[in-house]
Amino acid sequence: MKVLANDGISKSGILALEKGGFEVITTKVAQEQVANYINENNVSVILVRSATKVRKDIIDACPGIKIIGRGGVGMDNIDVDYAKSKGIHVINTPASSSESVAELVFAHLLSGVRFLHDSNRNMPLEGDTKFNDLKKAYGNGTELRGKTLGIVGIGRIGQATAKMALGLGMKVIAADSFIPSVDVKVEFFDGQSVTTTIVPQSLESLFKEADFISFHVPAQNGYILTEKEFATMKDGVGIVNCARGGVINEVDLVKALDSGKVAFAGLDVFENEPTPATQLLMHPKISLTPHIGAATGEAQDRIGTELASQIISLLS
Ligand SMILES: O=C(O)[C@H](O)COP(=O)(O)O
Repeated sequence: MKVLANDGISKSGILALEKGGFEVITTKVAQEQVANYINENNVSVILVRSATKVRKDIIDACPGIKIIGRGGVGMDNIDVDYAKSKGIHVINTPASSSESVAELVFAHLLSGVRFLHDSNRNMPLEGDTKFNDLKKAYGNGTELRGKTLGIVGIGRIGQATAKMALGLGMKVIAADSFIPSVDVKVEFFDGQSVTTTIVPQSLESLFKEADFISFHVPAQNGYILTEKEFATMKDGVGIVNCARGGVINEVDLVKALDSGKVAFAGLDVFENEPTPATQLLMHPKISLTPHIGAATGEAQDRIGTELASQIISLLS
């Protein structure tokens, strides 16, 4: 049987699938050609990340598809319920990338509080002539230790983020509509561990109390963060979004950054992917990454092998 991994798959995933008797195709087929390609090549399994959309049109056009696999967490690019109604298995790998996303959150937070993103833009341009001016401009950093991190969505990725925050000596608060309480265990190399219970509170109180806010929620139908919510936050709050574009109203975010209400933002995801708004890309207070939360060798290895084992157990 043939597997089309249209947004790529790790070498370990390919090897595991081949060992299970599958042929893996890693050709990148253009979105509008996917259905034809699947039919012409008798593909049984289509694997995607966030780039390729598997909507009703492809599902209807490809009766030979047995599994749609998402290498990662968010299924917003797949018509999951419709596929299931047609008897197609829809799988993903919800646990594989939590640590990688959480680490990226801290890359943005640390960049934000010490201006790394802006310093990296300006040092190559002016670092030789204006070193001391730049030293002054970036010389009023903030420590994360002792500050309050508000985590919106305390599922797997939220918990991995909480663990790292606790390890850094931060206070962690959370808001979550579904999870009443979580025990977050921070384990150290010497075998010791500390468990902290986090009881989610209202979003409104989180916005008021947090020094930094990080989002870990699925794709939303409306914004969670607009002008109205920014107004309730502490002055100088830092915002990180490594979840989904559309969680934050980007126009309101830029206004809040320009007014100083928000000190910095770290964005991995955008309302318009793959063409984020220019005012975000050019903003000196925004640390930017191009949707790479899960893009580490370790996470992609786990994702590939997990997809392979699910496919083998479903189709063998
Ligand atoms: O939902 C996810 O798993 C992340 O957004 C990662 O997306 P990617 O696989 O396109 O990197």
